[in-house]
Amino acid sequence: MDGTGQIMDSKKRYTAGVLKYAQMGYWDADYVPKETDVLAVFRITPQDGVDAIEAAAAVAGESSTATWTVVWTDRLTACDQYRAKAYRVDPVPNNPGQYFCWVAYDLSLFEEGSIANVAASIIGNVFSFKPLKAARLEDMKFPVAFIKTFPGPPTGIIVERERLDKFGRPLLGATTKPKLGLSGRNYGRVVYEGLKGGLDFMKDDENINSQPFMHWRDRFLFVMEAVQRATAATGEVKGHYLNVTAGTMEEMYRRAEFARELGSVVVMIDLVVGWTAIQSMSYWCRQNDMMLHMHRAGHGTYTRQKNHGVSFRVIAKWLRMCGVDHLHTGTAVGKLEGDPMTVQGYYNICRDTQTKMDLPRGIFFDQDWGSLRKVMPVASGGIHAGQMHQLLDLFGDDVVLQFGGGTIGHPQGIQAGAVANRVALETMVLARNEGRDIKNEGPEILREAAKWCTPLKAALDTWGEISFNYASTDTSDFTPTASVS
Ligand SMILES: O=C(COP(=O)(O)O)[C@H](O)[C@H](O)COP(=O)(O)O
Ligand SMILES: [Mg+2]
Repeated sequence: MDGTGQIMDSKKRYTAGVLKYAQMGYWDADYVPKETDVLAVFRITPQDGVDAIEAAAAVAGESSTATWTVVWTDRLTACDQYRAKAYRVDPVPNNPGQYFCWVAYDLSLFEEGSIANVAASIIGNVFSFKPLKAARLEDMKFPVAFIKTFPGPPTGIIVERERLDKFGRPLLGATTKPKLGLSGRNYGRVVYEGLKGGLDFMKDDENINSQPFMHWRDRFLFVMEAVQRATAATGEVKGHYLNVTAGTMEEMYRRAEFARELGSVVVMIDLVVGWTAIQSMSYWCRQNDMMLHMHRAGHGTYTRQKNHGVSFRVIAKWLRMCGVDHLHTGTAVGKLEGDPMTVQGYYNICRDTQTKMDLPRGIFFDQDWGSLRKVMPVASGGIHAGQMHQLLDLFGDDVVLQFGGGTIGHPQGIQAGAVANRVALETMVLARNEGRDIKNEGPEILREAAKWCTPLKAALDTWGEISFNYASTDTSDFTPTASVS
C-alpha cells in the first residue's frame, strides 16, 4: 500500500477481504471516456464522513460489476474492461454535501435494444446503498452505436403531421373529465363536443381502464363513434387517445387490436406499465401504423425531488429510445411541477436531432440521436386559453397543448371551451408570424380577439387571472451569468 491506502502491489488486489471501491478500480481520475461508452451523471449525498470519491466509486461499482468484497471470480472475466469507472466528482454549486459524479460504462455491459437492462444496471441497486444518504440519476449519454439498437418512435412528428394533415401550429387536445365515472354514452358526448369545437385530439385519462361504470369496449365504441362524427362534421382529421393500459400484456394487445379495428389512429399507455411493456406496445404500433401516446403517470414519485430519484430528462431519453410518439413533458405554467428551463430541456430531448450540452436547462451531455424519429411533447395539466402566448413562446409549434378542465369546464359548454382554445391558438400563431412580441403583448392580443369571439371572452373572464405560482422543486443548479462585455 502507498500512503493513501491504495494497494500498489497488483498481486494483492485479489486477496480475499474487503477493499474500498476506489481501490478495486472503480475510480480512475485519468479515465478518458470512449466514444462507445455509456455515460451517467449522478447527484450523490454521501453519509457524513464518507469520502465523495469513494462514494462515487461505490456507485460505479454497484451499477456495474462490484460487490462489497473482493471476489476471485473477477479474474475469470475481462474485469478491467467491465468495471465502470467513476472519473470525475464535482461539488454541486450552492448545495453543500452534494456532489455530481460522472461514471463511464463499457458498451458491452448492456444488452442491445433493452431499456429494462439499462435500468436494472444504472438504477438497480445504488439508490438503496447505505453509504449514501441520497442519490439521483441526473442525465445519461448513449453512444450512437447503442441508440441504433432501438427502433425509436413508430410514427414521429413529421409522419404524424402528414397523417393528420395539420401543419404550422401546435396541436390541440383535451383530457376527458371527470376522470372517472361517466357512462360510455356520456363519455362519447364529451369527446364529440371537444372535437367538433375545434380540438385535434381528445384523450382518456391515466386512470381510465375498464371500471364497473364503463367497460373498455363501451368506451372504445362510443369514443370512435364520436371521432367519426366529428371528423365528418368538421372535415378535419380527428383522434382520441384510447388508453389500452391493462393488467396483462395480452389484454393490452386485445384492446389495441380493437382500437385499430374501429379505425383509431392512436393508442395510449401509462408509464406505470413498465419498460418492457412500453417497448412491446411500441413494436405493436410500428407494425400497425398507429401512434403511441405516453402518459407519464407515476413519474413524480421519483423524478420530482432534486436530491433522490431519476430526473425526468433521463426518463424522456429512455422513452424516445423505447419508441413513443407523444410524451407528457410538462407545461411550466400549469398546475404541475415544472421549472420553465428544466421543462424546455425535456422538450429538446424529444425533438432534437442532436442535443447539445445545456446546463441551465439541466442537460449535461451532447447526445446524437442517430436519426431516431422525434417525439411530440405534450403540455398538459392545469392550462387554459389565457396562457396561450406563454405556451407558444416556451414550446413553439411541435407540441400538443392539452386543456382538460380548460375545455370541459367552460361556462358555455364543451364546444365553446374548444372554440376558445382554437381561436386563442390561431390568433397567437398569426400574431407571432406577423412578428409581434407575443410574450409581452399576449394578454392584449387575446383580449382583442375576444371582442369577436364570445367563447374566448368567457374563457378569459373565467380563467384569465388563474396562475399557479409555486416554487419549483426541480431547477438547474447552473444559472447563466451575465457576460462581461
Ligand atoms: O389529466 C391531466 C390534466 O388535466 P387538466 O388539463 O384538467 O389539468 C393529466 O393527467 C396531466 O396532464 C398529467 O400531467 P403531466 O402531463 O405533467 O404528466
Ligand atoms: Mg390526468
